[in-house]
Amino acid sequence: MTENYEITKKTVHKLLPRRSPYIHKGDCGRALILAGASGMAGAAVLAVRASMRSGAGLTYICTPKANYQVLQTAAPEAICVDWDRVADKLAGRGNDPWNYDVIAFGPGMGVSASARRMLKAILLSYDGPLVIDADGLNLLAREPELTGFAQNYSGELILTPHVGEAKRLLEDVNLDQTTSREEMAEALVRKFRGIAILKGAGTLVARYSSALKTGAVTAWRNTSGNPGMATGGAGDVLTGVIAALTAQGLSPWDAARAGVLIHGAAGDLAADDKGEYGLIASDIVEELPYAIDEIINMDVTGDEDEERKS
Ligand SMILES: NC(=O)C1=CN([C@@H]2O[C@H](COP(=O)(O)OP(=O)(O)OC[C@H]3O[C@@H](n4cnc5c(N)ncnc54)[C@H](OP(=O)(O)O)[C@@H]3O)[C@@H](O)[C@H]2O)[C@@H](O)CC1
Ligand SMILES: Nc1ncnc2c1ncn2[C@@H]1O[C@H](COP(=O)(O)OP(=O)(O)O)[C@@H](O)[C@H]1O
Repeated sequence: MTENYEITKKTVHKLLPRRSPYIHKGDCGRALILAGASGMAGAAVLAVRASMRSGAGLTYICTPKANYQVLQTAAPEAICVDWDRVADKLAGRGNDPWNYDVIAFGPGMGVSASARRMLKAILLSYDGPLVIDADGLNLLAREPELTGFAQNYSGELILTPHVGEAKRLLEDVNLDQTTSREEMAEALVRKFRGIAILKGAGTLVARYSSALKTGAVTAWRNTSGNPGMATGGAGDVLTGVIAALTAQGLSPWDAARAGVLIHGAAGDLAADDKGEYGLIASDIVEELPYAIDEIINMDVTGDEDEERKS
């Protein structure tokens, strides 16, 4: 049975940490994003810029060398790392001094043999919070071996499918036209045993209610966002937001709920400015700082606690 709650700005106001005056970039976390196969450098740019605009202290991007020039022009604050270095780090070799607080895999990665090898190495060797989006989800859907590794992942898994990706991930589960989004989110949690973010209008964030990962599933419905966000790359932005919040010390569950609300709130600010037709994913990135600022500084004195929906 699924319990339902709503994610509001007030929920997120309570979750976001306030910064100490003495904080430094190392305290704000290191997010590693793997994104952007050939022709998809844009997906990497969007995820990386979203991570930086959501407060990650350092954002690293692992992407083909052919993308470096684009990345270092569009996101000069990000650090490009090559896969060999990351692989050595995961294997406990090499001289990479950075400890990544979170890894996000997938935007524009493609489903090539090398993308598959990378995801396999991460699932088998990393044990921190792992966000899997886009082509990472497509790889899980088409490779039973990777699904098995994901089901047994030793860290916390955050999957971020839209309905199309969710259907691919749940091909072995009986879905039909009457299957609700709640049922789909619940099926994802039961299959992968992690956090499932089922995107779309009223994004659902779901996980098992108890740490034992049995019994009831809890689902929280996002209250922000608008149809203007139905535009290519908007999901890549969400991946960067969630990675940044996790890197900054929110638990994956809190980062998932806060991330979808902030992402939608930034989309709402972008729609206020540009309308829903001409809104593009980069506009959402640009509004992230304002959305976060508004939520941190909102006045919640005297508000009733209205999170529980049913
Ligand atoms: N600038 C860049 O580099 C960008 C790179 N990007 C990257 O490209 C990669 C592949 O992205 P993609 O859009 O080709 O694949 P995907 O989203 O699976 O759609 C395929 C089919 O799935 C369906 N479908 C989609 N959404 C659905 C929904 N909500 N609900 C239900 N069904 C839905 C729909 O099928 P239809 O309904 O049309 O039959 C659609 O035709 C990915 O890695 C991404 O990160 C993009 O982010 C753009 C910017
Ligand atoms: N009608 C809508 N209302 C609210 N949010 C939406 C709507 N359509 C799309 N979104 C949001 O925009 C994002 C789209 O992500 P996704 O489908 O993965 O796009 P892409 O793969 O192009 O990056 C998701 O976060 C989704 O929740």
